[in-house]
Amino acid sequence: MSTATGAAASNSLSPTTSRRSSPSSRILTTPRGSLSCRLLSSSPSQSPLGPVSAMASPGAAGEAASRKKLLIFDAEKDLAASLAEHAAGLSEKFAAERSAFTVVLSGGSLIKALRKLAEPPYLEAVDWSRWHVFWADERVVPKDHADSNYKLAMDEFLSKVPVPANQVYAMNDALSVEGAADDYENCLKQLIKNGVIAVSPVTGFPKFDLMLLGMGPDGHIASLFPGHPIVNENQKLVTYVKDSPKPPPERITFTFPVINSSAHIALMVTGAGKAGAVHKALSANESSSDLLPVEMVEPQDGEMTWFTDKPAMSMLSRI
Ligand SMILES: O=C(O)[C@H](O)[C@@H](O)[C@H](O)[C@H](O)COP(=O)(O)O
Repeated sequence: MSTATGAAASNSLSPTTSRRSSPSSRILTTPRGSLSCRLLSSSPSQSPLGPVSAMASPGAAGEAASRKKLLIFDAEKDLAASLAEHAAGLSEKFAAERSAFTVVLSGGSLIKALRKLAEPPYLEAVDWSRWHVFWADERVVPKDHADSNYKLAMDEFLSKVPVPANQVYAMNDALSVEGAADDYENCLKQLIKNGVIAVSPVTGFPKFDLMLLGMGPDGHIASLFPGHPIVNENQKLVTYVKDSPKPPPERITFTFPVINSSAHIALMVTGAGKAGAVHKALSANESSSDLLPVEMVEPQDGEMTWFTDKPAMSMLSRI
């Protein structure tokens, strides 16, 4: 994996890695393939950078496992450090490859977990001028409203890093929910034409470089809630709900074809409140007829990493 700094790169794969007490690593079999799984100690001397990089190498688990990885952290600060390294490495890779790095944010605790990107060494090392920032979902409220995902991200992250203001693509909060979804979809289409957003040759949908998602206790991701018909939307890029089970009720959201066309999906799931949904998503005695939204996250042209903790994994006996 590319990294933002030379120091981080040499740390991640240097012989010092093998001197650490080695985190356990295994393959989990899930209803829809395998997951590379690694338990990461929160010991201060044990950076998660090494294990994350090591997992980037294809192994005996084959293609399914190389597309999905599961990281389990003891401490939130280690998860945040690993998430920052992951994002910074991808930023460097995509800025070099295509002169742009398209990053999709969500709401919730994910935003706080991004805080280390606004600290040294990333604050200086990341080429923020290449970042283009989007939202996987947004509550249809004014941008300065306490419920706004834009406000959360601005207050906690974006105001602390020098992403150019005209490369932060917020929902138009002057429109109705239908209008805001159409407007955001048109914004994406324009940026595809400009070459800022890539297109997946596999799916024909926009291919964001990094899709950062959280998950609710009910297994929802973005504003795609269990049992809601929009989880089956397969034409539009952006759709809306007016009856979200979690307030506020009006939201716009990326659709599954967009989410699943991402080059990299980072799914952050922490806390005991998520254990039931995680168990359903990752345990093997599963029927495919009533999938939770989180189970419908299936990268078609990229890879996915779960950033989790032990409480979230606590109902899985085989970890
Ligand atoms: O729009 C929303 O209601 C939230 O953004 C929501 O989708 C959130 O991302 C998840 O519930 C995970 O949140 P936590 O990580 O804070 O639990």
